[in-house]
Amino acid sequence: MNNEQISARLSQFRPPHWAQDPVSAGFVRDMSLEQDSLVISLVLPFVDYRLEAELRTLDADLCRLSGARAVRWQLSQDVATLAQANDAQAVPGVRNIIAVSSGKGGVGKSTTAVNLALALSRLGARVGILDADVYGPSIPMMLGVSDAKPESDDGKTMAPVTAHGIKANSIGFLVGAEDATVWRGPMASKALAQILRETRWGDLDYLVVDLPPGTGDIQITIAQQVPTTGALVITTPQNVALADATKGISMFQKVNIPVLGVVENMSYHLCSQCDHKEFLFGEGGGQRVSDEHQVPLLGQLPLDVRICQHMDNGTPTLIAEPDGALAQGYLNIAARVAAGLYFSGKTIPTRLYTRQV
Ligand SMILES: Nc1ncnc2c1ncn2[C@@H]1O[C@H](COP(=O)(O)OP(=O)(O)OP(=O)(O)O)[C@@H](O)[C@H]1O
Repeated sequence: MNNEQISARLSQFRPPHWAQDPVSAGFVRDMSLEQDSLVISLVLPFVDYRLEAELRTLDADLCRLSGARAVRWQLSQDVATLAQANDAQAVPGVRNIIAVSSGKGGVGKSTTAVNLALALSRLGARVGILDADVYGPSIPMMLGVSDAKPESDDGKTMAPVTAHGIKANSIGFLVGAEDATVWRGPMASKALAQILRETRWGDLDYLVVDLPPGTGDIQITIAQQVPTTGALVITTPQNVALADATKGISMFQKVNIPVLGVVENMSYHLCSQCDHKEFLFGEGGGQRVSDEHQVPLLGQLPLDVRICQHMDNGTPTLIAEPDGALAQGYLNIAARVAAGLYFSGKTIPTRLYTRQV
């Protein structure tokens, strides 16, 4: 078997959301011939979607080059810890923190944050979500655990609530959704920092933080108090929302938090009768904002009444229709976020960074 030829063929493989091929990125751990199979093991430092199906497109070439009759792909992942963007103290056990923001309320930020967290979990990551939206903590309701309470057995730390396989904590669990909305400024951000640090998250690959909507002081304070790795901006295609999304991108850039990209929510409506795509709020806005600020457009999600119903029922789309087209949209975004975080970041030693004290 000629390893060089196989490596050369493998290094021509690069999914569009990867910045490097698997050989030069160092993902290939082993290649060997076992009986008449070529066994290739890859260890990925982020989670991905449909990777095996994409790799299978190489099988015929690899068989020809190696003389094997089949290729056996052994794929595993060990999510890398990436340097955070600020000097906030690390959260024990937590490798990476993704802040989800929107310049404007009601654009579907929490819906996207919850489905993104569930998509990352479905792709094999250990995931948590922190509801930092003090103005309207909706995550307990969206995860179907409104009545849950994080337990504390030592009076100092609390166990997060587990729902649909992810760990969650929210100001809404602790004070009730109505009471949280009267919190303002320093009081809210102080309480959040406390919740972040007093929750026993355990080992997490990704913690998704759902920020309050807007681009004011409270968002900046929270983003800086949290050891954020990167941020996402959720927008709708309306001009007002896009103008606010621009403000959101600038806000993160000012405090040196990398913007992983923009997600356009409620981009279009797909007619359930005839499959006609209707751009209710205009077309191409998210792309324009991305181009202007040179950040990726990570995906476009349709306006679909099922998304709303799933959230209201406490069984988000990723759970209610795990294999449907809507879930695939979120899974694609999750893969882009995970790869984007990795390729734009700097890997640091996990054991040192996340050690539990
Ligand atoms: N793509 C979508 N299709 C249909 N309904 C949606 C979609 N995205 C969100 N929604 C619905 O829109 C409403 C607002 O969504 P959500 O609470 O996620 O917005 P938000 O931006 O987090 O709002 P807030 O300003 O409260 O933080 C919810 O009822 C949600 O179910």
